[in-house]
Amino acid sequence: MDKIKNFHVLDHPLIQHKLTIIRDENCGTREFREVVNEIAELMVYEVSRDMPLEEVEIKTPVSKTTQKRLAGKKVVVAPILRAGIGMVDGVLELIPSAKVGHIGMYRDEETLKPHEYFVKMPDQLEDREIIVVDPMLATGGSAIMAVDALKKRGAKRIKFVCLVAAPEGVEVFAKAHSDVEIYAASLDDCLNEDGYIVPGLGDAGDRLFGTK
Ligand SMILES: O=P(O)(O)OC[C@H]1O[C@H](OP(=O)(O)OP(=O)(O)O)[C@H](O)[C@@H]1O
Ligand SMILES: O=c1cc[nH]c(=O)[nH]1
Ligand SMILES: [Mg+2]
Repeated sequence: MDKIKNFHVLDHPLIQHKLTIIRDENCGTREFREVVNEIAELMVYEVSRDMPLEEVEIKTPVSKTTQKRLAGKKVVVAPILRAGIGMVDGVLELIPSAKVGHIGMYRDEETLKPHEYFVKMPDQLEDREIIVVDPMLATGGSAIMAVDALKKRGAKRIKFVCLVAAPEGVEVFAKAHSDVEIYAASLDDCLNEDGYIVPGLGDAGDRLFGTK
């Protein structure tokens, strides 16, 4: 895949190590949930590098001073249901004051086309930094539709964080929303004939919630 300006792979050794744990088909639901959140936490450390700060007056034991703190209430973490929910606690671990908005979407198993079934976001989206989370970026259809839904509601600053991305999905998503920075823990090989990422980690939603 040619270099895409708004696509970034976060391949810190800890992230690679943890991704290997959840890729293993023998990783059970409990460990899968735990490690998905741990990876999300490690990723958000990097993704929040340019998050907005605000000035605050405080007093140290020595003197008054003006210092900076994260404008945390401006941040929204927006999971794409269901699987995105698995990453929310990891993000909130580092940005506890972030708001949470939900985007309900499922992919038709036959056509692979996404369907929106629920959107509930905080108000004043135009002033907020939105981090959309979903472990899987496969054909890119769900990610594109999720960002469409956010922009329709006024969102201007959006980042997308996933664990595993397929080149096919990255290309169409990055082109459809060139203003959205996309972060993945891994760029995998391809999609198979059923639309699953190879080698991937299987169906993230089912593995998180034990539904298969
Ligand atoms: O890039 P795409 O081809 O659109 O596929 C990726 C989407 O598929 C999965 O969700 P799924 O539809 O399985 O819903 P679930 O999270 O409820 O299991 C995954 O969590 C993404 O949202
Ligand atoms: O590999 C894939 C593709 C879409 N959704 C998943 O959960 N896994
Ligand atoms: Mg699923």
